[in-house]
Amino acid sequence: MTETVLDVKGLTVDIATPDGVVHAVRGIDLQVGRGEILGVVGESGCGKSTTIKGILGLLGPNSTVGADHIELAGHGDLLRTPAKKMRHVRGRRIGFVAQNPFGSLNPIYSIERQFHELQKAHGTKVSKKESREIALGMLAGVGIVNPARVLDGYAHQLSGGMAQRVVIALATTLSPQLLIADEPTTGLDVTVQAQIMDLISGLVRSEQRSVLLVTHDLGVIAQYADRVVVMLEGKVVEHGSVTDVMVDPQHEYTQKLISSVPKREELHDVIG
Ligand SMILES: Nc1ncnc2c1ncn2[C@@H]1O[C@H](COP(=O)(O)OP(=O)(O)OP(=O)(O)O)[C@@H](O)[C@H]1O
Repeated sequence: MTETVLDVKGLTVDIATPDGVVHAVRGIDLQVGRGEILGVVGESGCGKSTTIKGILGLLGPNSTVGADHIELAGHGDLLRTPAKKMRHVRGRRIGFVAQNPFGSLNPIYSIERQFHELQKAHGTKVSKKESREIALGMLAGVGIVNPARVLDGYAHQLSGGMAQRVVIALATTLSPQLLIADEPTTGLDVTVQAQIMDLISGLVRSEQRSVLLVTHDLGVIAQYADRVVVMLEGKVVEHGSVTDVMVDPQHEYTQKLISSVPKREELHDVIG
């Protein structure tokens, strides 16, 4: 791997519930290198979302996050970063793309205002005019053909795919070195899914950004990720290059995951 952008060592998350403590994440390690996509795969409930929320400092007060470190290159240990500073890390250093784009967009602000508010929140001194110019460029960059019209509109006027493009544009406006994407294509049409993943991988290849991609879809991992981490019950059970893990899975759970893909031969087609 090239230079490490994110190095997570020994991450644990305990969640207090009325029925006792849930050990949602049980000591996981992962690294994301510059210019690569690290896929995190596993079945529902294995702790994927909790892992990334723990990294991003987005868990509620009933959760306890522990780790040896969550080191972000050029910044330091996220675990030891105060909550107020974490707000600046999110957006400026790490862009976050969630599963439901409409949950990320503000329904009552125009799209243009959301770009402007983002700049303001991070203390970037840009006029409304400059912010609009930047936003137009960002929207054009994510393949929106009529950016001015989208900027003047509201989230509810967008299709799911368009909304996710806008979220990706917002998430990358401040040039974060790392993008964390949690099931970014779930709920979108299959053709739109491919367009969104092409867009994300294009950002990685053309701009040397890094992506931590959470998905339950092995097909997406096979096609887009460079390396993969397989999670089961809050732990990493296997990790390696996508080719190695897909072609010669070592852990019984990974073998089961691969054999449950309906069109398994296509996995091998995409990884070559
Ligand atoms: N707020 C919470 N209260 C109680 N338990 C929780 C909470 N959040 C997560 N959990 C539990 O932690 C474990 C991991 O959940 P998590 O959502 O991280 O899994 P996931 O792999 O992202 O699943 P999915 O693919 O369905 O989103 C599960 O057992 C879940 O029930």
